[in-house]
Amino acid sequence: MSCRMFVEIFEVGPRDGLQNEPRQIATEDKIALVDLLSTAGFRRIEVTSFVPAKWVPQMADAAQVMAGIARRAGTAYSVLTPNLRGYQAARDAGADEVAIFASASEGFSRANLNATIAESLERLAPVAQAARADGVALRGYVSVVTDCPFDGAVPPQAVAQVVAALRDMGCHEISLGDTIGQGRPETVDAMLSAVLDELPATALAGHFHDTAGRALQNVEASLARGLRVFDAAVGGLGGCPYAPGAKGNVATEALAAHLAALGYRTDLDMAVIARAADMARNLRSA
Ligand SMILES: CC(=O)SCCNC(=O)CCNC(=O)[C@H](O)C(C)(C)COP(=O)(O)OP(=O)(O)OC[C@H]1O[C@@H](n2cnc3c(N)ncnc32)[C@H](O)[C@@H]1OP(=O)(O)O
Ligand SMILES: CC(=O)CC(=O)O
Repeated sequence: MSCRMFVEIFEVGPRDGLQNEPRQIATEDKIALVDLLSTAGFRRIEVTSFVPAKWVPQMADAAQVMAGIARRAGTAYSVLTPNLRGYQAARDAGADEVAIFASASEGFSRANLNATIAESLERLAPVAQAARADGVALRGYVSVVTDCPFDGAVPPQAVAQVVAALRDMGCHEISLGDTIGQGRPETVDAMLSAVLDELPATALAGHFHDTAGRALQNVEASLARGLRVFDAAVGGLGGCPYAPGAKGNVATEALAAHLAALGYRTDLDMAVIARAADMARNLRSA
């Protein structure tokens, strides 16, 4: 066992990576991608989302994907849930972890969730309550933590307020999303400075899209603040249907290599990751 410090890469490719693909990807291809990723050694994989098909058509087969995957001991299978109906479907599908998501800006909240921030938090409260009652692990996301495609620069304090609300609902971890990939190490650092007043780094994750090519720099800024969990998507897949211009998540293979160069271990099988990245890219271009 290496004595290098461990950093978890939370694989979001099957959900965040694929959700924006215009061509409907076959359910069996999604299952094959998750099954391959399961052999790479991830502690957690975000498989799909239980959202209305009219909002995100690519995720319409969430229940079938969850039913079809071969679960591996040691990997938890996580899904995104926007409301109680989505949570109930996720629970019925046997999700190990559910993620609720809110926005730090009103403009993105309206576009992505059809609600104000306050309304969206009100809608998420019963989801959190149900997850706690059922003993299902609850993750939180805050989107647009530095820049919003509608409202511009996002004040760090606005992010901290939503983080505090999700913490109070019982999220064991909150992932901070640079949804449109416009964050810079300085803006990420300022945002983290405010957020860390509410939650320790051990309960935070970084979620950086690579639109402007700064995702790895933003990961480094977050490592310096103590974060040790980062979301990534094999092949750099991704984008958000409700964030104009948003590109893919930082690529899992690039992040793992970068972390290794910085002296961290991820315990992932890089040969499998390379195959999964190829598979993901082929799904996109097929
Ligand atoms: C940054 C990111 O990448 S975040 C992930 C990407 N973005 C998303 O997934 C979008 C998430 N947003 C949403 O899911 C939606 O905005 C919601 C559900 C939160 C709110 O949308 P609204 O249209 O206001 O919800 P509303 O409750 O009116 O339901 C709309 C329809 O969806 C159905 N519906 C609601 N929730 C769900 C669900 N979880 N699963 C399936 N269908 C659902 C309703 O029955 C209704 O159906 P109808 O039109 O046939 O009557
Ligand atoms: C929910 C997410 O996918 C996070 C983000 O990019 O805002």
